[in-house]
Amino acid sequence: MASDTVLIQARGLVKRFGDFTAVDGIDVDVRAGEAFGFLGPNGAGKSSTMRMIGCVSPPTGGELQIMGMDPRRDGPAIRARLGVCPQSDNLDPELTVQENLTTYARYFGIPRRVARERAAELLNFVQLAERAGSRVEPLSGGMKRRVTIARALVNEPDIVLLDEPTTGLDPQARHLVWERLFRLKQQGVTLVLTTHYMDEAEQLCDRLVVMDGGRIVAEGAPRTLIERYSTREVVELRFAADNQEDFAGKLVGLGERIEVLPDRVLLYVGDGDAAVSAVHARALTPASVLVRRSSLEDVFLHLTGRTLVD
Ligand SMILES: Nc1ncnc2c1ncn2[C@@H]1O[C@H](COP(=O)(O)OP(=O)(O)OP(=O)(O)O)[C@@H](O)[C@H]1O
Repeated sequence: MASDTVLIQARGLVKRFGDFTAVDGIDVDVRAGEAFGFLGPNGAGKSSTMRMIGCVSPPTGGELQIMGMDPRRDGPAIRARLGVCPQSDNLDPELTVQENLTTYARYFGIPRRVARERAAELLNFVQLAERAGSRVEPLSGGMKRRVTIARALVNEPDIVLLDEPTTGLDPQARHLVWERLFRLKQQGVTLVLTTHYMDEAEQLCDRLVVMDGGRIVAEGAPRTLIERYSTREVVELRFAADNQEDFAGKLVGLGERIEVLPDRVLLYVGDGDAAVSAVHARALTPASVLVRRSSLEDVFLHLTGRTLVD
């Protein structure tokens, strides 16, 4: 359960690389016990933000406080209380699964016996107990990701940072990782994650920010954002033609908003079935019709004019 205690506070946070501004003055509050998401397309500045929070990349400007400490001054003390799951797995391929955890535990000064016990518990938690003695190298991508998550928990962190925890995994592996993250959240661990999977963000995150071009373009609970920036339902229409734009013109007046994508037209409405009847009443014959609930993808499209999935 989220409390009012703010664990991460950023004000006007900036990250520049030379002349290029990757993070352009963002304000963020992450509260204890919540799952907080940074959402956005590639290059939005999510990883750069995470790396500043993880105290591996110093802010260029603005204020950042983590558990009341300043990353510029208190990096080691902050890192001791963080668990980090970076975008690409950086496990030691030469070591076994268990050794990856126990070796990592040594950086935190955790006694050997405690480290072994904890490694066993955590491998159980990520459902890899039977692979404890295997070398990391032959494991599947999903298994490696779960080992990385287990390793991030070895120091019993107050905050776990996960940069794209499910990117590159097949749907089943993704589901397994996501399900474990739900468990962690239920245990009261504060999760901060980046993703461009809108469905996952919608289910897991208590609150999130949508980033684009280094800025925050919206902030709130997933449902609130959807209610604020979209309609209840969306009708997706595909027309058998190269140019969907021609058809979009014929839909004017049928919805609150129309978005034209290269391969389909989205009609934003309160009642999808009624809108489909109205489309047919105009003697339009789309090749396919899909009625669905609005999602964060629609919020993103509305705010940025672009889809999130490349
Ligand atoms: N070390 C660096 N030097 C120069 N430019 C960088 C560096 N790191 C990131 N950038 C640039 O900053 C921008 C934001 O990158 P960042 O990795 O934070 O985005 P992101 O939202 O995490 O996207 P992705 O999902 O691709 O990681 C990008 O244009 C990237 O090329």
